Amino acid sequence: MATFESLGLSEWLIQQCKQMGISRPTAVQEKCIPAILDGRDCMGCAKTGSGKTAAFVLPVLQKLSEDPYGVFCLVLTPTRELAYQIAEQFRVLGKPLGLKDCIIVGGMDMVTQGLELSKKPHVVVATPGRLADHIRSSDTINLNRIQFLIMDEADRLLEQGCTDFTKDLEVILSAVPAKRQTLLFSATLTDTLQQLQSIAMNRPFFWEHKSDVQTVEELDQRFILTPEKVKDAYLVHLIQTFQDEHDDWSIIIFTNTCKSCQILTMMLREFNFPTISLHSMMKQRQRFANLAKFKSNVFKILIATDVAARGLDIPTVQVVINHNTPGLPKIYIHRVGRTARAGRNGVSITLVTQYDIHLINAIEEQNQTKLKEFPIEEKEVLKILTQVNVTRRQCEIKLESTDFDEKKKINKRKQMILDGKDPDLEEKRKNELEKIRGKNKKLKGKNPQSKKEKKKHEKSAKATEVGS
Ligand SMILES: Nc1ncnc2c1ncn2[C@@H]1O[C@H](COP(=O)(O)OP(=O)(O)OP(=O)(O)O)[C@@H](O)[C@H]1O
Repeated sequence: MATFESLGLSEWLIQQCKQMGISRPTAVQEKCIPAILDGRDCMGCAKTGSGKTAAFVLPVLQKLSEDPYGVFCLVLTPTRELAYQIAEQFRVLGKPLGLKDCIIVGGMDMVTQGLELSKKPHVVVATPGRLADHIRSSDTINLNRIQFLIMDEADRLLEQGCTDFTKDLEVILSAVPAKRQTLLFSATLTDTLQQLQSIAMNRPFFWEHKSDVQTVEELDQRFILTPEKVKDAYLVHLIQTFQDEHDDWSIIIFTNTCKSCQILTMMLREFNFPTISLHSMMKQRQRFANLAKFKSNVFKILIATDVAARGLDIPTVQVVINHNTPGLPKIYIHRVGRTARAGRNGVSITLVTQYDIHLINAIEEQNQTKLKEFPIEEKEVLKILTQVNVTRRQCEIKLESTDFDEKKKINKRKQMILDGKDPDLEEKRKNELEKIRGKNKKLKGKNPQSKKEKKKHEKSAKATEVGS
């Protein structure tokens, strides 16, 4: 069995690890640390909670201790909370070095960040959007001597999801030197492997935890089949059950939109559950404050959008509930990976409605695991159904009376301006498109034979022709 010593790490780093309760390397650390110390680019794909962060932090700190100068390492990560978490690992493990780090994320003061950057920190941890803004707007930022470029959750950074980082990444990649070590890590790298290889061009060392199942063994994966209208009653009943039976457990509930996150938080609070939320429409300071309150167990229930799905490491989380079935197996893997970390046990429960069967099938297929049904006393759920639905409706009305939707519109307009689009023009285009769609629908109504039906008709006509 490997030790940190046998991987080539210095004694001071081994001592730092010990202080953090890390005594033996995990598999991803065992394989990737020597390659990184050897100067190679590295791509590491290992399950959630398997210690990927230390797999890059430790060798970078070792190299930094040998030759410290200027901005040495740049870490990119998709979310602001994750940036703080990674910076903290660098700070704790790098304490004997007097490590200077700097966190560059959106939602925080840009001038202060600019000042910090000009002080040449050893490590910069950033989300791509804000770092690209700094590079575009200032010529004092000098990243042209960095030794390490690290992309944590690398596949997410390259995906063109709801937040598209590709333009910002172009700006950043043109500001860093071509001669560097590039390290890419995630629990789900394989979809984006080719794109990643074009970033880590220096004969990358690739290590993947070989396993058909992408989730960890310690995770008990469950589902509850529920009609859409009864879903919230199931949720309330589930939380009540966990609170009654395990009052020290922390729970993360994932939902698909900021609005749903807000409504569920209001609703669960009406039932006196200690609930707090995390989503992208909140002010950044509030996001950090809420996460801190959840981490320190002041609040036991966190309701979040997928902004919390990746990377967050909160050991006390015993349960993950998917209030909506994730649309992609990959998102499911990251969400449920917020529990059962570093060898601990955990439970995930996905609420599956009549509309989600195909999604859950896809998750089971990709992950080569059958989810088991979570036993629940339906009678108990039906007892609270009316009360839950009325409470939810009251919360919806309350939220409608605030400026939540208005804020959403304003945020959308702001984002369009940042993307170089004219919000009024975009609105006009959208309206015109909707008009055209409406007209098409009307036409379809007049001509009931759909394209699909037409094709089917043509096919069967051909078949009769051949047969005859
Ligand atoms: N060698 C080790 N032994 C025991 N615990 C470890 C070891 N290395 C890291 N850990 C701990 O394991 C936990 C999970 O590590 P980390 O957050 O790096 O996981 P990850 O692989 O990046 O997960 P994710 O894919 O969800 O981001 C952390 O609390 C970390 O301190």
